Amino acid sequence: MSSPAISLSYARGIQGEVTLPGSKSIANRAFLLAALAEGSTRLENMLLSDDTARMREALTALDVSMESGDEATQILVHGKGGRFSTARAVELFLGNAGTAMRPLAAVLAASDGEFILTGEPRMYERPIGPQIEAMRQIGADIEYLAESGYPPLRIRGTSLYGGTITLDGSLSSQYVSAILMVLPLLPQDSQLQLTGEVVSAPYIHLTVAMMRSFGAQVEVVSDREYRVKGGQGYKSPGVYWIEGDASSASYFLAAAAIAGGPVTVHGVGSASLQGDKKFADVLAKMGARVTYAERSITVEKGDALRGGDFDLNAIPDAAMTIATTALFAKGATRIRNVYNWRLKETDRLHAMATELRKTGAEVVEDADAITIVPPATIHHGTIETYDDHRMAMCFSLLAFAPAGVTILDPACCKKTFPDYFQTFQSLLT
Ligand SMILES: O=C(O)C1=C[C@@H](OP(=O)(O)O)[C@@H](O)[C@H](O)C1
Ligand SMILES: C=C(OP(=O)(O)O)C(=O)O
Repeated sequence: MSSPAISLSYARGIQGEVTLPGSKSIANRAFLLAALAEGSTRLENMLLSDDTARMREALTALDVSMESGDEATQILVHGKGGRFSTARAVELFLGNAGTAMRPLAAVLAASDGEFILTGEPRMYERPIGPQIEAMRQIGADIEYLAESGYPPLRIRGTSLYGGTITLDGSLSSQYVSAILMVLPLLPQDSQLQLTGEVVSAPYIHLTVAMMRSFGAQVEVVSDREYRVKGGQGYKSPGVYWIEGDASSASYFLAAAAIAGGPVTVHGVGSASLQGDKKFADVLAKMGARVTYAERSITVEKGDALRGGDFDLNAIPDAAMTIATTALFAKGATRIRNVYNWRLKETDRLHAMATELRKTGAEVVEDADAITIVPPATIHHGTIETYDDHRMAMCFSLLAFAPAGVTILDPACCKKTFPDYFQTFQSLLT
């Protein structure tokens, strides 16, 4: 069922400070690595959202014990000290969380038991074939329960042998991250070789950094070759702090660039592991004034915003925010090399083009790119969100257009940021 629409009327400015909710990407990796580790880990600044709830429920069903601390965002995870093991078949519903489906498919293939991985209908349209093909090279027993190459999956856990794995990294970096995370659990050494143009590369670097924080060594031979020793397992770091979500930061930073600011986001900065911190560099190229500190970023309006031609393959999530920011810039903006937008919560290239046109913008949708020519005056639009949190959050920037905006089903942002609209509206002036 969809939530009531929200209408944002014209706001002249935005100003203030935002403490960001935890990063979805880091939170779900931290949950999984803590669950596999030897010892207990206190996760701090945990994101409480749909995607992390799906991972937490799955781990609980796998007999991982967890307790919330004094604050709901503190969770103590008692690690299993190795692979999961269940006597009965376990069915796990993973919603539309790519960061749960892909890593769990990898780790469960090396666990002991039988597992059925299900999700929302859209999850069954998001490919996982390249990951499964790669895992079959080392002995994984994984069956597609509906269409070949897509979830739902039946996994019969077994001892994977390690060795050389070849993986096509051109559709999703999540396949690479998922396979990397299972390798320290295998008895033998492994070598992962990537083929195709590797997309969303910073998420792979994030995975490697987090594996190291949980005590596993990974040798990065090149951007296409990784070596991992077998039999290492993971060790708890004791406490692990989850950075603020850099993709969630993008909406506030773009708003400041459009409407004045200054806005400071706390929880992400120059020291962050997340690639999406570089979103602010794109805003700077468009004319905004950006200041980085180690754990915060401040943006304010600089020169009038101007469009540009950007390859945003490395930051596909924050890239969506550039598409709506482009409506406020002078000249055209082209966002390139984002083919895999089509494989996410919705076909984002098509959804974005369709909804941007409602504002009067001239939009060209290519196979892997979008070009946006802003209208002289941005029209009011009633924006469909396609059950895609980022569609809802991106289009909130139209609060700075004189006619405002109406956003349908805004609650879909609970996938990663349940109180986004309250936070956003509290900063408007
Ligand atoms: O590994 C991750 O945490 C993610 C990787 C990216 O996906 P792709 O690698 O499929 O682009 C990103 O879009 C997603 O939101 C989170
Ligand atoms: C692509 C996204 O999600 P997922 O982790 O499900 O791939 C996203 O959050 O923009």
